Amino acid sequence: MSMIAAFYGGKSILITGATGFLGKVLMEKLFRTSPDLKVIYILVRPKAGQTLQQRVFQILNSKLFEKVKEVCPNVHEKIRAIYADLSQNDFAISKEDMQELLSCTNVIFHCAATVRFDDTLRHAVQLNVTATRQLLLMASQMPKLEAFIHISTAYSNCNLKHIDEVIYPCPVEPKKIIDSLEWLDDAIIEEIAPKLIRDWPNIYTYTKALGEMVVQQESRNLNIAIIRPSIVGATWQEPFPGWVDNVNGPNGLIIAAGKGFLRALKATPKAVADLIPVDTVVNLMLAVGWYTAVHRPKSTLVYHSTSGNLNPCNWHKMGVQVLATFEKIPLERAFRRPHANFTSNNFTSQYWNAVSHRAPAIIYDCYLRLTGRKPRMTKLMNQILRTVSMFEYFINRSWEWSTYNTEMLMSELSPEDQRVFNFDVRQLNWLEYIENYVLGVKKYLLKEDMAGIPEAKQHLKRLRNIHYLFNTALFLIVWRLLIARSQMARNVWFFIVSFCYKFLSYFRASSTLKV
Ligand SMILES: CCCCCCCCCCCCCCCC(=O)SCCNC(=O)CCNC(=O)[C@H](O)C(C)(C)COP(=O)(O)OP(=O)(O)OC[C@H]1O[C@@H](n2cnc3c(N)ncnc32)[C@H](O)[C@@H]1OP(=O)(O)O
Ligand SMILES: NC(=O)C1=CN([C@@H]2O[C@H](COP(=O)(O)OP(=O)(O)OC[C@H]3O[C@@H](n4cnc5c(N)ncnc54)[C@H](OP(=O)(O)O)[C@@H]3O)[C@@H](O)[C@H]2O)C=CC1
Repeated sequence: MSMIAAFYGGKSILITGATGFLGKVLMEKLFRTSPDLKVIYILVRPKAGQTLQQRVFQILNSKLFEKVKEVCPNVHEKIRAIYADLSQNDFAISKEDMQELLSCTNVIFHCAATVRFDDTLRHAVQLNVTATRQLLLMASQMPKLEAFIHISTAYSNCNLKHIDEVIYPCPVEPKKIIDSLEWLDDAIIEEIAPKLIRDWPNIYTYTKALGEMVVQQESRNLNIAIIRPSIVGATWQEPFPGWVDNVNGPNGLIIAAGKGFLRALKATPKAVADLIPVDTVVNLMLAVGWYTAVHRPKSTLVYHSTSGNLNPCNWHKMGVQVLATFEKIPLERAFRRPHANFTSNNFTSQYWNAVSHRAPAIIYDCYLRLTGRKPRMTKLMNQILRTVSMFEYFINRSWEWSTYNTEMLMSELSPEDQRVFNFDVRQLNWLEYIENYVLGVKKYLLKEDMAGIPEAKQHLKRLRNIHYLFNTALFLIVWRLLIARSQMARNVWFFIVSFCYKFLSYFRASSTLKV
């Protein structure tokens, strides 16, 4: 019998960010392994014209939840969506809902955040710092609360090279920043933001570091733990391999590579690609929730959910496997054949951007204009290159994350729990994982039918022929221009032609002699 699964039985669990990538996988696993849990409260806001109920309905009826429905047929009754906007005071939760949350919650998983790298400082602080403080305040009024699990990121201290499982202080106190945002206007905030974030690469990682400090300062006598995942990728094993549902992190770039938009990347091939499957993170979260509630560690423990120091993979290996998978299982209607040049050199990267990205986009837009259609490729290419530039910091560096607490927890689990809540990333086979990941992007994110693979392969063949034709035509044009303008080019041309002629004559003469 799994002790962790039994622990969540009969519990009321509060999840923020349950509609996000991590939150959905967390709910799925909870319902599947502890179908006798009492209720999962989720704090949700209406979005994209959908009510809370419509959002929940959509999640529960997705492929991700197919297995849940078998083991927990009344899952609809066990999920309670509460209207909340985490950027508002008191989260805009009604009095009755708040009362219920305060009196019933046993465990909190705080996943909600803005993960945009370029969010405004005001919004990122509101969500990643102030909302965390507000939730801690709520938690302190929950008499039945047993554990509060805060999800941060392994990159919250990416200004350091070696990162331990401890909370590092930030140069400016979070409280001072929260207070000053109340009276400063937006223009001034954006002006001081670069000075505040100093050597952090973006507002996201900086505000996640502030969020951790808030957890440390406002923990009171709560049982708290912090989990720091690195780059969260598609599912490894559960509920099935390769599930993914947004374009964040590597997902968007995998699509861009598969569609042939992105053919070169400023990345250090040997730098560690610290990906961690989302189901591994979720298993660790549930194990940490159990351990924090049952063993009540004296201080707030930090757990790294990373792969680099236990089972490293680098960007070169990842890139090669992504492309190898696209050879076998291409995406439909690719713009160009998938290809990836990794370079860490600035000049080469600029060159590839001009030749391999911007030029084809401009040529294609000219073609669209000439055929009376609206040009769109340059805009899309600019968007992709902007995203890539934001990721460059992360794909050109390696970090060392210590994992003492994570390994300690692994050793505390019973063999059954180690199996059901497996977060031992040493068992991961990268080549198999990346192949399933790419397949998952095609199936679950792009919703492409596997029956379309022969046609997609045919399309790639056509693209290859167009590529050869284009290159030959370009070569001939350039050469013709050179010959017309330069004596030296003419001399080279005549030398090559006479050399070929002599070679052919010799070849013909020697074959006549043999006869
Ligand atoms: C060959 C092998 C490759 C391997 C390649 C590995 C890469 C390895 C990355 C490491 C990454 C480390 C990450 C640290 C780990 C965390 O802790 S962070 C958690 C992950 N967070 C993120 O990934 C957030 C990053 N994204 C952003 O900050 C914003 O989306 C961006 C990049 C600033 C773009 O902002 P924007 O220009 O305002 O665009 P946005 O409105 O978001 O979207 C515009 C359009 O672009 C699309 N789009 C948005 N993002 C993307 C994207 N990433 N890609 C494509 N399309 C996108 C949207 O779907 C949207 O489409 P439409 O709806 O218009 O059709
Ligand atoms: N993905 C990754 O690679 C990594 C993620 N993390 C951390 O994991 C956690 C989850 O990330 P992930 O699932 O990928 O992110 P997502 O962007 O997929 O999910 C974010 C969640 O937060 C919710 N949210 C955002 N703003 C509000 C708001 N104002 N009110 C209520 N809810 C809000 C979103 O709700 P809605 O659906 O309404 O937008 C969504 O449910 C975050 O804390 C992130 O920092 C850490 C390392 C890596």
